Amino acid sequence: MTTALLSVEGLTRRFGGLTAVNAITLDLHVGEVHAVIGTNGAGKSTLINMLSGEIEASEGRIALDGVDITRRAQWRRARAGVGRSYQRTTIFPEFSVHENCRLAAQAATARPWTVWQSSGRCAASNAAADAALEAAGLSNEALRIAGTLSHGAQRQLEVAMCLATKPRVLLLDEPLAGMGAEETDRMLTLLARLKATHAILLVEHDMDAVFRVADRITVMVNGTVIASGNPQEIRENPEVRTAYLGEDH
Ligand SMILES: Nc1ncnc2c1ncn2[C@@H]1O[C@H](COP(=O)(O)OP(=O)(O)OP(=O)(O)O)[C@@H](O)[C@H]1O
Repeated sequence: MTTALLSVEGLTRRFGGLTAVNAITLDLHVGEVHAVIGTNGAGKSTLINMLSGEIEASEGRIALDGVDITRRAQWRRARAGVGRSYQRTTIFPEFSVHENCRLAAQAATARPWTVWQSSGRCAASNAAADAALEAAGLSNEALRIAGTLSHGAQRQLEVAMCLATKPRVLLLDEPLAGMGAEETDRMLTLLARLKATHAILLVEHDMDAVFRVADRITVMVNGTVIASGNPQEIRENPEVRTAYLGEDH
């Protein structure tokens, strides 16, 4: 087993009297898709928001490459290699596919814009956008206006925008939401390819897809992890079957 790239220990988040995430411990490794599943309100988005730095943890520790990043601001984590996508599409629909990626790349650099240089000529951001589109399989759509892409391709573009920031960790919040079978297949192929060079956390409701693509699955119920293991172990876990998969075993 490789050393974990992102390591989470006892991570907890309280909202007033509600413990949305309760002492979660998990590791993300390059080469693995680690899916987090759970019913609505289980705490999956809160977990991702703490990892990306959008909200603060109440307790616990997050380490990237062994370095404690628990109290680091979101932009500093992003620069250190923690990238994320959102449940809702966050693209600029009136800009081209390439422009969306270039803007994402620029936002992640130390000096996104300089007053004397057109941002469009920022060579590094253009190169990052090209590479991200290539990795996400969208090179042929580079000049298309983003809002005219199919829903599935827009979700692919979001992953590309995330890749343009050159992350090592990908935190993906329901990237398959609203997708048809063909679009889902395409996204799963993409994730399977990206995991060779990234550590991926996948929050997803589509169970068929999760069991197809995940190397490890963590199951949350009411903020707490009730099981973690490979897909086979999770499928056979009686507590998971009762609490989550809806079977009375
Ligand atoms: N900002 C907030 N203030 C108060 N409570 C919150 C806040 N954000 C989330 N919660 C609560 O924390 C719990 C976990 O919510 P969260 O959105 O993380 O669940 P989830 O597993 O992502 O759900 P879903 O699958 O529906 O997206 C829920 O009870 C939710 O109402």
